[in-house]
Amino acid sequence: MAAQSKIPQATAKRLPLYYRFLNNLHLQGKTRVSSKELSDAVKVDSATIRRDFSYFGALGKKGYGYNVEYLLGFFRKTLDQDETTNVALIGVGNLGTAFLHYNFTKNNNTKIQMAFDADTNKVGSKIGGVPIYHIDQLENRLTDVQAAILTVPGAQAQPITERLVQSGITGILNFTPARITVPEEIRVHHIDLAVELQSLIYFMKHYPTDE
Ligand SMILES: NC(=O)c1ccc[n+]([C@@H]2O[C@H](COP(=O)([O-])OP(=O)(O)OC[C@H]3O[C@@H](n4cnc5c(N)ncnc54)[C@H](O)[C@@H]3O)[C@@H](O)[C@H]2O)c1
Repeated sequence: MAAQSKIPQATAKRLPLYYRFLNNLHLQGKTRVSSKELSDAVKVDSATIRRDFSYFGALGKKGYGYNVEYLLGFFRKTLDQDETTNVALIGVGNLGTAFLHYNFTKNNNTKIQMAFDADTNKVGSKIGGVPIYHIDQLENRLTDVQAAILTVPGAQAQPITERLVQSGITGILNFTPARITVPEEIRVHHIDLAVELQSLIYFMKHYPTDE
C-alpha cells in the first residue's frame, strides 16, 4: 500500500471525480471504459488520465480500456486511507439526529466531531456521543473542521453556508433543497432524495440488473 501514499496531490484531487463516474458506470453494468470515454465525462484530457491511472497500477489495454471493477476497488481503498477529516453537522432535526446516531462508524477516517442547532432545548446535550452547540458558537468552535453536513431548513442554508466558508470549511454535503452559492474553491455535494429516487427508477426501467 506504500505506493498509494506516493500519488501526486493533483492526481489525488481527481480521484473522487473518477470514482463517481466509474461508480455510475458500474451501476449501469459496464465492465470497462476507455480513456476517451472517461476524458469526455470528467473533462480531464486522456494523457493526464493515463498518467494518473498508471500510479494506480492500472494500465489500459489498447482496444479494451480499463477494467471498471479493478479501478473502483482501488479507489475505495485509497479514498478510505485518506487522513482523518473532521466534520461538523448543522441542524439537529430529524435528519441530523439520524446522522449523529449513525456517525459513519464503519469508516474510521470520517467523524462528526460536533453539531450545531438554534434550538436551545437541544444545545448542551449529546447525540451519539457528539456534542451539540448553539449556532451562535459556530465561528468559535469550528477549528480543525474541514467539512460540514447541512441539515437545516432550506431557508437557512445560504446564510449558514456563508458562515461556514468564513470559518474555513472547504466541503459541504448539502441535504437541504436549497441550491447554495459558494466561492469556486469550495466543494459542495448536493444530495436530493427526490432526484436520487427518480434516478433509481430510471435505471430500474432502462438498465434492469437481471439482463
Ligand atoms: N427528513 C428527511 O427525510 C429529509 C429528506 C431529505 C431532505 N431533507 C432536508 O433536510 C433538512 C432538514 O430536514 P429535517 O427533516 O431534519 O428538518 P427538521 O425541521 O427536523 O430539522 C431542522 C433543524 O435545524 C435547526 N435549525 C433551524 N434554523 C437553524 C439555524 N439557523 N441554525 C442552526 N440550526 C437551525 C432546527 O432547530 C432543527 O433542529 C431540510 O432542509 C429538509 O428539506 C430532509
